[in-house]
Amino acid sequence: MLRVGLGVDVHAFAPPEAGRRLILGGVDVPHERGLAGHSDADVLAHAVTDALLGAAGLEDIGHYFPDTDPRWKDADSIELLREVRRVVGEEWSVANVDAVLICERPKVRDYRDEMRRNLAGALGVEVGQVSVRGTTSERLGFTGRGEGIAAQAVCLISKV
Ligand SMILES: Nc1ccn([C@@H]2O[C@H](COP(=O)(O)O)[C@@H](O)[C@H]2O)c(=O)n1
Ligand SMILES: C[C@@]1(CO)OP(=O)(O)OP(=O)(O)OC[C@H]1O
Repeated sequence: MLRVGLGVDVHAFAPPEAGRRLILGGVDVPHERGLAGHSDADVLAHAVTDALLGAAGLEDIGHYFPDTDPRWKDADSIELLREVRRVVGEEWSVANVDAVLICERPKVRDYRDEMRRNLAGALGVEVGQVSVRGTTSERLGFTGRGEGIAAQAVCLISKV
């Protein structure tokens, strides 16, 4: 049996004085502002996590890691993805993940391969099974105005 899941996440940029780092797919991307969030605000890891949970027909990321729980304050979202992969169980294998980051800046192309490695490591799959790319929204909307970053991901799983 095959199942597909879709994950979508959005995080606003924090003001520069907040001193947040910009973490995308587990990569510390050099940028003047990081994203606001209870965790490390890794919008890409969150979208992939929800895509996997959706594919497995489980609850959403906020169910497993509530943003009211101090345990997840500044949490490493790649580790949360690793935990969700464990929850999904070995009866499912991950066929592939495809994910998109939507922002004008930073350009993510130089960091894509490291993001893919981090996501693949957490999922226990080969790097070739994970794709990541960036796109702008042609300066339209909140991403176009540089107010935040959006991410979307799909994940295909199959019953072992
Ligand atoms: N945050 C981003 C946005 C874009 N890219 C790269 O630029 C290409 C063109 O983007 P358009 O939105 O103008 O189509 C895109 O295909 C990416 O290679 C990026 O790396 N990071
Ligand atoms: C992982 C969590 C934990 O608080 O991260 P947040 O930074 O709150 O990010 P969000 O995508 O709003 O919700 C997911 C949360 O479960």
